[in-house]
Amino acid sequence: MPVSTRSQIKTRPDQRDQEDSNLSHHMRNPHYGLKEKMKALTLLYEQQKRASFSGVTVQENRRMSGLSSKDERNQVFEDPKEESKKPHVMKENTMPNSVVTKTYVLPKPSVDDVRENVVVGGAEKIVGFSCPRKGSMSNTVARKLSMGGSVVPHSEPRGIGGGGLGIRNLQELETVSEKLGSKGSRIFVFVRLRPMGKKEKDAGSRCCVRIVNNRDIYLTEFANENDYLRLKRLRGRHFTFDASFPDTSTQLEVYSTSTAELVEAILQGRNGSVFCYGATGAGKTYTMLGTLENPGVMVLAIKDLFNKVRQRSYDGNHVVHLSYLEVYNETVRDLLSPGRPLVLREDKQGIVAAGLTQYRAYSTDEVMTLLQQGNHNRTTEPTRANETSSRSHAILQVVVEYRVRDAADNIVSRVGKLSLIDLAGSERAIATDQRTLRSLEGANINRSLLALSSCINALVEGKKHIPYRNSKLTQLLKDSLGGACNTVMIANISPSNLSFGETQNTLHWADRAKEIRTKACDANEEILQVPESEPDQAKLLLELQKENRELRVQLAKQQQKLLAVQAQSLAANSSPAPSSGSSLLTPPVPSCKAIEKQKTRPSFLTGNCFTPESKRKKVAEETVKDLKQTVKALEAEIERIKKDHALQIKQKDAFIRDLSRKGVKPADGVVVGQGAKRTVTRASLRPKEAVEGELKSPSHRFQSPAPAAKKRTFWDITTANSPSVATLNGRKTRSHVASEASTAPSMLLQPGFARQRPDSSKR
Ligand SMILES: Nc1ncnc2c1ncn2[C@@H]1O[C@H](COP(=O)(O)OP(=O)(O)OP(=O)(O)O)[C@@H](O)[C@H]1O
Repeated sequence: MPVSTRSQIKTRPDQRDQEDSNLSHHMRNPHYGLKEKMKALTLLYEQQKRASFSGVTVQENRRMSGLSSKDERNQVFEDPKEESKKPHVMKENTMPNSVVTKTYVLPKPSVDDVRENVVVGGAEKIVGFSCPRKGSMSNTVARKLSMGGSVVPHSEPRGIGGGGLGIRNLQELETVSEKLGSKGSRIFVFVRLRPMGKKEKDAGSRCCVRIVNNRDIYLTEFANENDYLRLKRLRGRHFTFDASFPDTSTQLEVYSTSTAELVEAILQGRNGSVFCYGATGAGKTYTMLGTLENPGVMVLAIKDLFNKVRQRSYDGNHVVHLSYLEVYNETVRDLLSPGRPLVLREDKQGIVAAGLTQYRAYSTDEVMTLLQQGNHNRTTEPTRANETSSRSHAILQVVVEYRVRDAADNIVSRVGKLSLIDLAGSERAIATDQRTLRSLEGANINRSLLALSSCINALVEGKKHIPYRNSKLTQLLKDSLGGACNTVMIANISPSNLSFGETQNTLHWADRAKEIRTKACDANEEILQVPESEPDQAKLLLELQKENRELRVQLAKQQQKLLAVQAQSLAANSSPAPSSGSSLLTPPVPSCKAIEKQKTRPSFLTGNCFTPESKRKKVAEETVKDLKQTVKALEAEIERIKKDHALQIKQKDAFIRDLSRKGVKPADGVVVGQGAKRTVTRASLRPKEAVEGELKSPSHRFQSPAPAAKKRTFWDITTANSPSVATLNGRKTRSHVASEASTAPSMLLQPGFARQRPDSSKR
């Protein structure tokens, strides 16, 4: 990534005059500075002595961090005892091997000076913890503190009305909240330097960052003394931000300077975002979450929010909702109820994660529990650079809704949304790990951060198309970067020269982010008018009654439909199973009567909204099973009948052959043997009704032939006046028609006679 950015700063003329006079004074008296220094040191020594007895009051500390007494009540401060234990020594960011390395002891400043957050010493202006008066830093000091790099005079801070959110004086602080969101704004950028880590110290690393005025940052590159080529190219770099926090700054100072105003704005219905950006191990998670002893911005913001809500809303008109998600390997996951990845959708409110759990929170403790639970679910892994490296971007979102009736009895609704974002660290693969999963995570982290930098570039350059869609992270940050939102970026950096590249990169992007202009952040306020006049109320009442009636009619219709469905399912369920012989011949079709009966009978399902699908399925399965059984039984019956018939035919054939051999004359109408001219088929011997009946219905078809015709005996066949023959003669059968010509009834009008086919073919 290109590295540039040296802020273009001009020295003000009045400043220049003052510096010139200082310079001339110094030139006249060479011991002037030394004497003044001695004086100041003596004074400071006494001050320190006094301070060590009395301790520094919490009030002073708070005032120094720019909080009003009103805010103090709302804030959750660290233990005052702990505060008082801290030495009243301002150690400026020490720089081994740098031109100047100093430790200043702060004199007890006058109240006015504390209010201005500037401590003015004698010859040298000794800068207190907080930001200095605008343009108060002299060039002399700047020159002395510069680290061999080019002399960069103090710059006029950019931002709303020429100032950022960095605390300069209380008056400014008071107006910041008014400024927030009034017109189009910009992203406010803060930088936090973390203390040197043990590992870094052990590795012999040197501090390459110096913070001046709590706003200017000087970055030095170190090189081997023998590396002449490199030494030539070494340059100091300078950046200016809204505020810069040295390694000694507390969590509370960071919170009150960067985020407290945003929390206030949320309660007024404005949106706000705070995100930490930086290399891996630079202190992002520490700043956002912190530890149990030193809670970070997220925790302090929630505590502060609930305190403020409690103070303002005695009637419980504030509703706080909370959600917590992470973007891990380009998937969005709910940290409060982990499950399947969430899908991002864009709607009227902006980008939302569909299905994200929104918890209604009633107290700080509850939120803390949720936050702990969420962090437990967050993906962290040890890497070479950081023992507990966050492998995902985490976003905590707090929505505060306020509803109240105003003087005119209208309902006023205000909704503010605060997003607190802990980004995963930008990293080099070698800095973390080269194992597959870690490097894949690293690649995804870098991809999303690259997408973020592309968006920053596009926004700064005022391009029409901003590539938010390049990653899930930028989609989620769309509102924060380019929407109507008060946005704060906290860039975290390491002091170690071993991380020089990462630090330079972070500062470069932080510097660029300062130039992003956000849309005007107006309060999300809605006023719902309630009709006051009586006629209006009467009209409303009538409308509601009408609507009520219509709904009742709809309900009745739905209930009727429901009853019908229930009755059908019950009828299907209770149809009898075909087990007996009679049922074998009757298919299990539910009768209409049964259905009617079911309808009138009170159903056990009444009151339920639906008949279970599984039940209907079960009934249908049972019916199919019964039918299959019926079919099987019928097939068996058919087989049996076939066998009977075949046996009878065999017997009769044998009998006829016997008779013909013995020379017995057959019955009338049928000529046996040589004289036989006509053939009568077996089918033609069946009575006509029986044949028709066979086709009438399946039940007839499968009826046993036994009851239809009495089983014939030998005598039935042989005797001409046998009842069966008579019956046959009395009817007009096909065989009968065929035998009309013959005078005598044939004995061959018997089933099975078709077997004589070979003879008949001779006709
Ligand atoms: N201001 C600070 N004061 C004291 N310790 C700090 C500070 N900032 C960071 N640390 C310590 O430095 C270590 C790394 O910090 P942290 O885990 O916050 O880094 P990170 O930027 O979140 O890294 P990653 O991106 O890998 O998650 C931690 O042990 C943390 O306690």
